[in-house]
Amino acid sequence: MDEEQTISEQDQANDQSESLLEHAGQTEEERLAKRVAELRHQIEEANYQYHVLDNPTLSDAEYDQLMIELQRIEGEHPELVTPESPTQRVGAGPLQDVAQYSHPVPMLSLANARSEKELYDWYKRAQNILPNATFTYVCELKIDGLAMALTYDQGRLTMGASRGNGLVGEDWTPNVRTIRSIPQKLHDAAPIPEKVEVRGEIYMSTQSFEKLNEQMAENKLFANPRNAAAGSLRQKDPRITGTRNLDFFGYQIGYVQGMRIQSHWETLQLIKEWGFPLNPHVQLAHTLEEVMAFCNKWEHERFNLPYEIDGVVIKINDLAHQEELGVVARDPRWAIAFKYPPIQVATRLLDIKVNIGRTGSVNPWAELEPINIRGVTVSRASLHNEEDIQRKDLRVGDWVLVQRAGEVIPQVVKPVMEKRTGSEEVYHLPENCPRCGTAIIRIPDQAMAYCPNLQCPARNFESFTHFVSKGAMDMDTIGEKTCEQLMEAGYLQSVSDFYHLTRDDLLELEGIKEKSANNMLNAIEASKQRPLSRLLFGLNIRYVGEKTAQLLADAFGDMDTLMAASEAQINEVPGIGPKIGQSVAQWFQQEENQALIERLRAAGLNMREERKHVEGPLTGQSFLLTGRLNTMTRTAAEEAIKALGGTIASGVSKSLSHLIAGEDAGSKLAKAQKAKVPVHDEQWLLDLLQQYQQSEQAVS
Ligand SMILES: NC(=O)c1ccc[n+]([C@@H]2O[C@H](COP(=O)([O-])OP(=O)(O)OC[C@H]3O[C@@H](n4cnc5c(N)ncnc54)[C@H](O)[C@@H]3O)[C@@H](O)[C@H]2O)c1
Ligand SMILES: [Zn+2]
Repeated sequence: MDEEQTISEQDQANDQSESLLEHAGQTEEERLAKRVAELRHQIEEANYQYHVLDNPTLSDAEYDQLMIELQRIEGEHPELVTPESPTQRVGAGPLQDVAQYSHPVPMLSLANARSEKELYDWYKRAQNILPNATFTYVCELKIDGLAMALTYDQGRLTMGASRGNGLVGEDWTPNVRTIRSIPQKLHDAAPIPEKVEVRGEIYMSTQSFEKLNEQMAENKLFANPRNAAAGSLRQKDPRITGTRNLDFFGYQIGYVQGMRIQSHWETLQLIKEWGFPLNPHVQLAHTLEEVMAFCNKWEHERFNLPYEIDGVVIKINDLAHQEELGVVARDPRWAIAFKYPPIQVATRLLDIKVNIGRTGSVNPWAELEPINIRGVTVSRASLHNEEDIQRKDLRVGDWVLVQRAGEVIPQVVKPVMEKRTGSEEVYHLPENCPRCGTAIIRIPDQAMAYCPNLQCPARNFESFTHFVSKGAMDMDTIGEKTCEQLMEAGYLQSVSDFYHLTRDDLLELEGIKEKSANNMLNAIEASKQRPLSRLLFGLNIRYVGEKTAQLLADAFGDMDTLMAASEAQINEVPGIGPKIGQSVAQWFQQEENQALIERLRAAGLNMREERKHVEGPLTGQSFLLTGRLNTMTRTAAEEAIKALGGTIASGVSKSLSHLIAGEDAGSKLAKAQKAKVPVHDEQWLLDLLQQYQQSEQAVS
């Protein structure tokens, strides 16, 4: 893996997760509301990276910690819960460009238990709701892959959809058809229903995962088999999916027409008889002790499995019980995931080194005595920043505990104090950039250190490869090697230099022929059309990840408006915290950066964002405002409607959903009355907006 890049990204994400809230003068409520907003932003960004881009920037343990904190605060302050909170929703929305599929029955997530006590608490809650019920349980391995809903009409596969945000997923039918263990036609060992949706997990075996990573480019490695499975399924070209050795286990029926099923156990037998692979290690349990024994057994035996599991799923067997227990937020009450702790192994911390990230961040990493953790040899680990090293009291020469929580990038947890001899050395970050020699700077209140030299070769290399990467300007034919060659040849000092490269410049580079030179020039040309959000993401502005770039582009619409915005205006954008706002405003204040934008503009780059349609409670409804409003401007009213998913019509037509008539409304009102369009007054609109905005206001 391109560890340098991944580590620097991880640091950024981590850096964002620091509490920004130690401002004096805030009330406790303000502080909490702010923290909640911040946690949601971080979790959503992580969800997007993980579920949409298949490229996690946090470790699962870090992610889970953010989620647990948010759940805890919301649990203690139910008034802060909103329907949009990630605690109420599954995963992330669907990938753009891919057909969406609305799930007839939502695809839920699972609540977690991390100890015997939490498992018992889950049982207690269910028993309290159904005091007279005697439960039996089905125990299943929790395969680490991605959930799929497969629809069969008259026994034939007609739809394969991913979970997405639980309500809307992505239609991957052609790709799903390439997976050999998924039947195109149901076997008739059991009666074939008119229509049925079978759910299960698409996964990649550990062996296929390792083979795949051997073939992948250094910077395109998959973090774990789950990401590899998701990334392999979600390919534009289904033939690529077909080469990836994906596999499937069925474990649920979403819905079925014309058939009665009594228990989950019966479901599993049906799934098997219809020809789906059923995981052989399912077990029926009659007591919680039996459930616990199953969990304990697999905590150790899981390493002998040919695929990765991250826990056990326990489901209450009787479907009538399931129905009565129902769903809370995004989790069914009748099921729970018992999650295993990450695996920790001790090894020696040989040295601490640093690399320079794309925004100049100085990222320390641990050089470890190579050790095998679950079949993967580990010799490096991320260390985030100097403060983190000191807080954990890690010293060079220490024995340390290293953990892999499903990711390839391991973490150093803590030193093994009992093994300390006294010869270990306390670590300090170097005073100067190891690559360009510039004095490293620290920004007060920030844990991170930076090489401030905008010409630092290490920093430049990272920033160039980032600029051309898929999520940014997407010049897919220009890779790391070409960036390196271009830098060496002196052609690349700034990202704007990409736009002045000529065919002759490229042909000078070793190994580049006419055809690849043309491909590169085409990719550079095509990149000029990318929307503002991608350009902002590509510019290497500290703390501006993909999601933040999107928020900025959506809020300001074009580069000039963003550049003219004050720090306070940037801070007002929902989802953007003060630290990000400050970083963005400062970036645009720097003359070098203003000059860069002008060079990019002169090269013909697009600097606008087409406003995308927002999904919300008013989606599908069109509004037209006429006359004078008393409590707000028309623009503000229109923005509020759009923010809730509604659209603003340009004139009266039969398809208009609502006309809002203010004072002295004229011809439009008459026209609307004639076309029998519903007409409302300002108060009606205010009530409507207020009804949907209330939950938002609780946090802002
Ligand atoms: N590292 C990150 O940045 C990041 C971001 C988002 C999520 N995550 C990880 O993902 C987890 C949350 O993801 P989630 O919402 O998919 O929940 P989950 O993965 O904990 O549980 C739900 C999923 O389990 C799967 N599953 C496997 N076997 C199953 C079985 N037998 N029966 C039913 N379901 C089965 C299904 O795909 C289902 O959707 C977090 O705990 C975190 O570890 C990490
Ligand atoms: Zn430097």
